Order: sequence, then structure tokens, then C-alpha cells
Amino acid sequence: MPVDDAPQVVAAGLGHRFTDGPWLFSELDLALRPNRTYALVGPSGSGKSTLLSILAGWVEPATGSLRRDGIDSIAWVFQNPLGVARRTAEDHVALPLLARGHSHRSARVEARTMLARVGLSHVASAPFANLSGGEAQRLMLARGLASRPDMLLVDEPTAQLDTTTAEDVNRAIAASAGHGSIVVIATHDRRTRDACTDVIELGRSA
Ligand SMILES: Nc1ncnc2c1ncn2[C@@H]1O[C@H](COP(=O)(O)OP(=O)(O)OP(=O)(O)O)[C@@H](O)[C@H]1O
Repeated sequence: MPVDDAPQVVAAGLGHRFTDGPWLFSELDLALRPNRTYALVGPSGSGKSTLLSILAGWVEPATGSLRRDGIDSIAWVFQNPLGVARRTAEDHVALPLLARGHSHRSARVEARTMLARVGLSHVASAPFANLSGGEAQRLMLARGLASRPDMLLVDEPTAQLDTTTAEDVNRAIAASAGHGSIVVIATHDRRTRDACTDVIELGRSA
């Protein structure tokens, strides 16, 4: 049971398989809390992306229960950064803030703060098309966090990046803890795992 009114996700005995396929995972117990970043790890095919979809409510788990207490907003970051080529980095972060009712000025100030948090102050005024792969991925994280979702789901954020660029993204992930959201990151990258505060391991209980 919740010890306070903070949003949380609680799963008990969670398991999933697709129709007649093998069990991907079973008997999974989770208690996800705000301000934590959870690395979701396990071999390829162990069900990491599927579990993200279950957490989001897109897929109904085959067994077990899942409670999302106080989770009203969920944001996603996918492995391929998608932006508007001619819009600036700052525009990309300011837009969800404007959508949440911020004034133009406060959206700009907050967007600059978020960009600084992920190490992108130097490209705030650059068009999206000019950003490197790692910069674009960090921008997606900044944008995801800027909307202050109750839960941020991130699928393989460093999969397309070289080692040095992935390190920048992992630093941004480490900086995302404590921002008020529950952050869950499916990853194969050992350093992404190390950048998170907690680990959920699949492929052991099935
Ligand atoms: N909608 C679906 N219907 C049937 N099988 C599916 C469906 N979605 C995924 N699968 C299968 O479920 C298994 C787990 O897939 P999932 O993408 O969740 O694994 P993953 O751990 O994220 O893998 P990877 O690390 O390779 O991205 C795979 O064998 C996949 O083919």
C-alpha cells in the first residue's frame, strides 16, 4: 500500500507471454517510485520493451496485477530521436511546457534549465537538423522530462550511438533522477545501467 500520496507503480506476480509463445518473464514484483531511475535489463528477447508497454498500459499482462497510483501522464523516449529539422533545440523543449500552460517567457527559462541539465546549453539555439546523434537523444530526454510526466519510459537510448556519445547520454540519464518522475529505461548498455539508481533484471525468473 502507498505510504504517502506520491505516484507509484506496483506490480505483483507479473508475467507475460504472447498467445502460445514462451513466457518472457513471470512472478515479477515491482514498486516504482518518483525520483528513481530504473534500468530494465536482460538478454535480447527477454521482454524489456514488452514490459515498458505493460507499464504504459498498452499491453495487458498475461498474469499478475499492476497498479498505477496517481500516474496521470506518461512520456516516451524511443531509440531514434525524432524532431522538427528547422526548429531549435530550445523550441523542442519549450513546446510541451507551453502545452502545459506555461507563459512564453517561463517556457523559455525552463527549457534553458532543462537543456543545461543534459549538457546542451551550447546548442540551445541550433536547429534540430544540426544536432549530433547524441545531442538529439539528450534533447529527447530533456523534452520528455520537461513535460514532468509521472512516468518517463525510455527504450534503448544509446543503441544507435558510439561509445563517447553514449557516455554523454548516460550522464544526462544520471541527471534525470530526482526530477519528480518515475523513469524506466530498457537498455543493453552497462554504463546506462550504472547511471540508473535501480535495476530491474529480466530473464532470470521465467
Ligand atoms: N506483439 C507481439 N506479438 C507476439 N510476439 C511479440 C510481440 N511483441 C514482441 N514479441 C516477442 O516477444 C519477445 C520479447 O520482445 P521484446 O521486444 O519485449 O524483448 P526485448 O527484451 O525488448 O528485446 P531486445 O533487447 O532485443 O530489444 C520477442 O521474442 C518478440 O519477438
